[in-house]
Amino acid sequence: MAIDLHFTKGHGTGNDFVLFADPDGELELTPEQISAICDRHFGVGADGIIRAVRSRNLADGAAALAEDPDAEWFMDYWNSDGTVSEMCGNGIRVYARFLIEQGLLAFAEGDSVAIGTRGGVRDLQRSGTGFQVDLGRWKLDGTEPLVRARELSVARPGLGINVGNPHVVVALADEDELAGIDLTVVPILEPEAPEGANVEFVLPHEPLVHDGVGRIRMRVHERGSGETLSCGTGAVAAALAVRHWAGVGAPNEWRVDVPGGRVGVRMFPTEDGEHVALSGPADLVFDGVLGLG
Ligand SMILES: N[C@@H](CCC[C@H](N)C(=O)O)C(=O)O
Repeated sequence: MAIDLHFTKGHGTGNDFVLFADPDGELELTPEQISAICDRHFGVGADGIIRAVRSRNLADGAAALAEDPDAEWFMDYWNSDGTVSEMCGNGIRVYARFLIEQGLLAFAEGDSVAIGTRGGVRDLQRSGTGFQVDLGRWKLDGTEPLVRARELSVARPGLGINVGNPHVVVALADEDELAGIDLTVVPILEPEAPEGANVEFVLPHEPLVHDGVGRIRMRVHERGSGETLSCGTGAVAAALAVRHWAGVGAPNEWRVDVPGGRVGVRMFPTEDGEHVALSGPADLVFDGVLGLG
């Protein structure tokens, strides 16, 4: 049966998504439809797709509601190759903006809103013109794979970090390396990450810390999407890795510059251990209708 898919295109620092509302969970796209919609030549073009579905109407939503009964909405996130991910840091801010615009979520200044994801329930707050999301507890995943990327002279040690989804962070030596790596080709990890990984290549600003804020630049190759202009969870992993390498006295506030703009990262203590939060813009660009055969 042919259907019309009413969608909105949005982005967070250039990490772009096709979003659509399916509150009752009636429209599950196939991986083939997802990659066709995300195709930049033959489709709308996007790094991923986000379906807005009520947690109670999705199998994966049960765990979210068990964790927090207030998590009415679930972010059903798909990479552009049709694979799912547990979490998307830029996507969840754009998702909040989309729910508000659609009249599906009331979100007053000062409110905290719980959103279900496959990586757990995440709390959002408004922050300036954008949003801040608490990504919860993070962890070093215990891996330090060697990373090879095209145009990077030698393999470099990476640091595995999980912030709901898996990342490997690699430190670069200089501007030429940052500009020169070819991320049209998937970086090779040795040993391979069993679930795959998003790989961030980072370079500190000079000086690293200014006015108590750590400052880094980053490019990323995303699992399931290729090189993107930004990755929110990747920025968080990169800031955590650089703080880890910098050692005692390194700051808990970070500014991460990505090809598509700038996001903020903040680490803070809570009763259940250290949490990490991401802040940044969320923009909706246009609406459209797609005929799905
Ligand atoms: N761009 C996202 C991350 C999207 C998911 C990622 N590609 C994965 O497979 O884990 C972000 O902003 O965090």
